[in-house]
Amino acid sequence: MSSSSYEKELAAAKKAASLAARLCQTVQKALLKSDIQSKADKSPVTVADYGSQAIVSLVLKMELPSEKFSLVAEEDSADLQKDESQETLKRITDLVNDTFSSEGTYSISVSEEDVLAAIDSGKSDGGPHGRHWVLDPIDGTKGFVRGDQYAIALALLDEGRVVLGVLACPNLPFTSIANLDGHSSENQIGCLFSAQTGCGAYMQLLHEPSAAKISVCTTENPADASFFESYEAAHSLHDLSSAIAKKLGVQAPPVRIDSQAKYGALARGDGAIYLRFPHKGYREKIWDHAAGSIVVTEAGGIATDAAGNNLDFSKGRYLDLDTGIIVTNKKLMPSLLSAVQEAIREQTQSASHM
Ligand SMILES: Nc1ncnc2c1ncn2[C@@H]1O[C@H](COP(=O)(O)O)[C@@H](O)[C@H]1OP(=O)(O)O
Ligand SMILES: [Mg+2]
Ligand SMILES: [Mg+2]
Ligand SMILES: [Mg+2]
Repeated sequence: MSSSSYEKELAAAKKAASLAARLCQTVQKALLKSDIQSKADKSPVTVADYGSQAIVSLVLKMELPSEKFSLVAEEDSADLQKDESQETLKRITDLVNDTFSSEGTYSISVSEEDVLAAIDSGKSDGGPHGRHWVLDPIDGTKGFVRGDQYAIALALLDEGRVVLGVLACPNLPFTSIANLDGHSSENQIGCLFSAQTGCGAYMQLLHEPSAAKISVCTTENPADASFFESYEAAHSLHDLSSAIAKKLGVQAPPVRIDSQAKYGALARGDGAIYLRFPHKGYREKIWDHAAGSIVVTEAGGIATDAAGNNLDFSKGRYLDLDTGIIVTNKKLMPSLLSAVQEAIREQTQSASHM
């Protein structure tokens, strides 16, 4: 395996995610109720989701002009094309231009049409062949709106495998959040995680150049382990996680934070386990796990579904998986997997006896 083959792409991804993070930080600071639109699925979509997606798409194209560009991204411009969205589109375009000019690397000015086109270049279906960028422009929208954790998550698939990933987490403290529920009095806030296949995982302060290698917590003893889960109970079954933690012998209460910041925090050892069990019928999307999973695996961890299968990013926009996603270090995985399967069996049995 050539370890330097994605160097250029990784550098471009870090630039793109950092610049998108600037835009998101600007918006989160100024967040007003009127920034939230309702999408068909009722999830709040802000000007920042669109702005972030446009910036990442524009930066990747400028940085890698000779590469064929395919992007699988969460948002599309359908709602923005509507008459009532004129004002929103203008605000997004201004935000994108203000972000470019305040950062200073690119002296460009984009039009509303450029913004729509940049957003809609994210309509690729991905799949097992060729290279595809995978983007969640704001992961953890609920956290973003609340003023809590969120991430800009960008990864590259090559022949169906994740080969690099970047997670910008603008509100994540630079030092451990173990036992802090995502908050801290620390004044250094904002992390950029990055990983390239075969080369390890790194973290740096967002907007600062020097990166340090990170690794997962290697405890084998569940009593010393703490676990992450969604802040939102609607996103993951908290009861099931607590049953699993109890079976394993985990003592600490769950650390609940939004977004793929959980993968970043786990990759640097703030906690040892991440449990995610969406409600029945929810289908996981590749942009919600691609970047996070390579950051964790390059830091020495593993991410699988509840049956122990590796996550397969080659099937298109969705992940096709059994029941849930579990992430931990290699030593804890076997006992975690048994606890997960036992807890799921018991839950199914008790449901069938009701
Ligand atoms: N009902 C749901 N169940 C599970 N995940 C969801 C649900 N609705 C949205 N999500 C997505 O889950 C991810 C965040 O979950 P969490 O913060 O709990 O880890 C986000 O990608 C969010 O989308 P989005 O990117 O639009 O925020
Ligand atoms: Mg969303
Ligand atoms: Mg998401
Ligand atoms: Mg999102």
